[in-house]
Amino acid sequence: MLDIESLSKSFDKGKSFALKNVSFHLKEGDVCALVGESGSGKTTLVRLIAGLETPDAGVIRLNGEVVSSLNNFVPPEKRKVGLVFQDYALFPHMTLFKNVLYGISKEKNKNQRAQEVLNLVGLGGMKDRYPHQLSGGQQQRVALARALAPNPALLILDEPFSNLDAMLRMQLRNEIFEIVKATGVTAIFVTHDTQDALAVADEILILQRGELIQKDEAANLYTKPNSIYVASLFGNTIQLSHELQSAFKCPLNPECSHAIRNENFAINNEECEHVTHAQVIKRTFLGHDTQLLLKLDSGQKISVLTKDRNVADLIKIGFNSKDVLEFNS
Ligand SMILES: Nc1ncnc2c1ncn2[C@@H]1O[C@H](COP(=O)(O)OP(=O)(O)OP(=O)(O)O)[C@@H](O)[C@H]1O
Repeated sequence: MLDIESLSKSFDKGKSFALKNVSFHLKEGDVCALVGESGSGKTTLVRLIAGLETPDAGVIRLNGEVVSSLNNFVPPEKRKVGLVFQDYALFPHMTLFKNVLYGISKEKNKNQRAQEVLNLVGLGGMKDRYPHQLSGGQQQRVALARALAPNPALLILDEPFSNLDAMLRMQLRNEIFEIVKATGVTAIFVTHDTQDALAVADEILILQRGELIQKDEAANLYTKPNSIYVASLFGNTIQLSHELQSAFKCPLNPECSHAIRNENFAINNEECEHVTHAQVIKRTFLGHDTQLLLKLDSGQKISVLTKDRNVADLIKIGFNSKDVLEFNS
């Protein structure tokens, strides 16, 4: 459905690359999330796919047709790519109905289609309202309806939840995910929030400094991250330096680097394979968890999370070999 081949983009004539040699494939109906820290190239990649930028190298194919390459460029309005941005981008002086109608004004059944997509996002009864009469979450659903109205081949949602508070965000991401899945449209969610990514995507693509460093199913990214960077995106992770390996009497392959997830440390569990004594030097209550800053017998400090609020000052802390993550770099 979407094929990206060796795509590169520089904004400074090749001195640095916003996107470097990125290749991947999405099948019809795939819902993927594009994750990476600020400046990693997420927006550049989706703008290239939508035709809002031209690449310096590489090819983009949509349903088999080359839409961007050094020799071909299909303009954005001919690509059948629907866009939803974080700031909704609705026309303030138009009703919801007219906002949705705008992108399909040349279609035969435009009124019926506009009503249909507004119904789909649960706002059919509010079609005569203006954007300022809606909440942020409702405005984002109108933006989604408008993007879906022309039946796009690909839907791109760029940080669609970032203007919303935490409760609304969770509710809206579930609603939007269900709408996207119900329509069967192939979709890319851009987000820097890994919780959003895990909640909405079948597959997650991780960008770092313009390079695609891992593409995998959400569960695999969590259990088999290919770098410490990816591991730490999906939860608190402690790097097992050589000093920590000696503290826990757990010598590991010196050619590789290693880490362990916070939740895989166990407190006062005699059955752990690698254990050391530690002193709790600070407790931070985080609601669901308590964060403990520990000073190990060997002198190093590590911080772990526990659900137990009554941990003594002197504890044993340990982990099992099976939970150690190993990376080739
Ligand atoms: N129009 C532009 N002109 C110059 N540099 C740009 C332009 N657009 C992006 N860049 C640069 O390209 C790199 C990637 O930016 P991009 O916006 O794609 O990252 P991002 O992952 O979407 O970041 P954020 O999460 O902050 O939006 C950054 O170094 C950015 O400064």
